[in-house]
Amino acid sequence: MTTTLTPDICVIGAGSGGLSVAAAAAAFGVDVVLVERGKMGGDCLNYGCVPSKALIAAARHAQAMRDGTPLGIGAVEPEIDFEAVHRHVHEAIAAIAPNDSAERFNALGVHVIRAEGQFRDLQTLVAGDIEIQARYFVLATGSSPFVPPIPGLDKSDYLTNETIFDLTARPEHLIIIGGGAIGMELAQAYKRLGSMVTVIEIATALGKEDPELAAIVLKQIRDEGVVIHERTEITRIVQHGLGSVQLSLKSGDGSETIEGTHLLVAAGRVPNLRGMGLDKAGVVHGEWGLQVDSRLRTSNRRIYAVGDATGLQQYTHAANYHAGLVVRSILFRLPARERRNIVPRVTFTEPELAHIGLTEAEATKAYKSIRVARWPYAENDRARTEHRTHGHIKVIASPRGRILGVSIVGAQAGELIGVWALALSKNLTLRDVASYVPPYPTLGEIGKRAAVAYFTPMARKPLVRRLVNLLRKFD
Ligand SMILES: Cc1cc2nc3c(=O)[nH]c(=O)nc-3n(C[C@H](O)[C@H](O)[C@H](O)COP(=O)(O)OP(=O)(O)OC[C@H]3O[C@@H](n4cnc5c(N)ncnc54)[C@H](O)[C@@H]3O)c2cc1C
Ligand SMILES: NC(=O)c1ccc[n+]([C@@H]2O[C@H](COP(=O)([O-])OP(=O)(O)OC[C@H]3O[C@@H](n4cnc5c(N)ncnc54)[C@H](O)[C@@H]3O)[C@@H](O)[C@H]2O)c1
Repeated sequence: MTTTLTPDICVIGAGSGGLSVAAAAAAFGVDVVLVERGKMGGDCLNYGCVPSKALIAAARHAQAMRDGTPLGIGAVEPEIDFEAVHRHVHEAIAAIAPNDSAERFNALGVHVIRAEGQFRDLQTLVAGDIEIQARYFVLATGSSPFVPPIPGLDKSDYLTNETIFDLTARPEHLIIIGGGAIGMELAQAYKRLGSMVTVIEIATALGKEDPELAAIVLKQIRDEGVVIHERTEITRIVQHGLGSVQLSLKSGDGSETIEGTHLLVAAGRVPNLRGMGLDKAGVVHGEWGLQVDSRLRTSNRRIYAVGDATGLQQYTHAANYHAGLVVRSILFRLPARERRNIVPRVTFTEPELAHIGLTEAEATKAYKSIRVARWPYAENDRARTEHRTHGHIKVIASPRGRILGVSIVGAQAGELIGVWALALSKNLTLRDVASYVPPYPTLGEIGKRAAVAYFTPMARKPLVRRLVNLLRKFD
């Protein structure tokens, strides 16, 4: 027998974006249904941020044992118990899982339905034997790994982010297709945990980042022993039984064949939109995302979209930000405008690479005149005390000090970008950053120093000097 529900809001997908919408709406007493076909918590908790950052933490610890010498601690080669590392990764997931569980959400007042959702018409979603006719729907269905059409790949035993964290034994030689965020984070982590790692990138590794800063990360990862082939096409893949895979490569340098034990596909993401009946719901979409307006409404004004499904910025904090905008729009009818320049991104390699706003290349295209200020970690006292002097901050600003973009490569870059995210979201200027007081000695001082460096040339201007000279006379 079919049951029909008529909530105010029906959210499809219980990942970062969907959970945020459901929790916020329920907190305001709104009737919410949440439909999830897989694991509660979505990609971030189960196959993304959480397992990758737990693995990276183990790998960082292993590397610290090899790298203690400059601090007076003898270097040792760590003994890596891969099964225990696997346990640590899954314990991290298990520790966070209760926050995202159906029990918790039911207790918050959200009606959780564990089934796949599919639109039947403009206002009805079917999930198992339940029909949902909501006033508003929110598509929060996330994304899946993009599997490139490489001959032989479909016949090989490849891993993706959905399966790699299940390995209980160390891969002997891991070959990674794609040198983006997933590829480079995991390449460094597996190398540090004792695997041989080769990355094959068809274009440029970390190609979305400022090349000046990306080069610093790539050099470090290469120095640690990861082999990275850039501008290289994979022409064929052949699986030779279990644990042996062969890739034929073609690049400007010619052709070669490489062999590994495991293959990871990390070649980008495709939004989960297929099979959802979006045409029946009047939602205009393509393979790479949905058409949404600035308040994240699709072409059906009763259906919103958040997170990876939009094909916009694919980060957990972006999904949470989208959720806030949608709740504001649906519950309070307040104007909401998605602003991409206030969403930071961080690649959690070592050194970390963090960015917000425009890169130098993007700013040069968009503005007539820009100025760039840099400050190196090597000039920071805390970095010196810890031998973490590798890297710098780069601030892109307008001639009047409007902040257009910031990139940081170095220790704790992901933490340091926070203050810039606040500055951009509140339209603060470099003058504001130059005048705040960071505690000493902290890595955070590099941000203020970069802002001060931006104004330093002004102190040398004859007009400014003449003014200072004039004011001295009034003492
Ligand atoms: C390896 C890796 C590392 C990452 N690291 C980071 C990081 O460090 N920081 C960061 O910010 N981001 C990171 N990300 C990205 C982050 O995981 C995603 O941006 C985030 O999970 C997107 O949230 P979402 O709610 O849009 O989708 P998801 O979290 O994927 O949730 C979507 C949910 O919808 C469900 N669903 C799909 N279709 C249907 C349907 N028809 N019916 C019912 N349910 C459905 C799915 O089962 C899923 O649970 C990482 C991603 C990966 C793969
Ligand atoms: N720290 C983080 O916040 C974090 C970490 C991991 C993932 N993510 C999110 O997940 C998304 C997906 O990550 P990703 O690394 O899969 O995607 P990506 O888009 O960052 O990188 C994919 C790379 O694969 C390359 N590629 C595509 N086809 C290829 C082929 N046939 N052969 C070789 N290389 C090929 C692309 O040129 C690109 O460099 C990221 O863009 C990001 O939004 C975020």
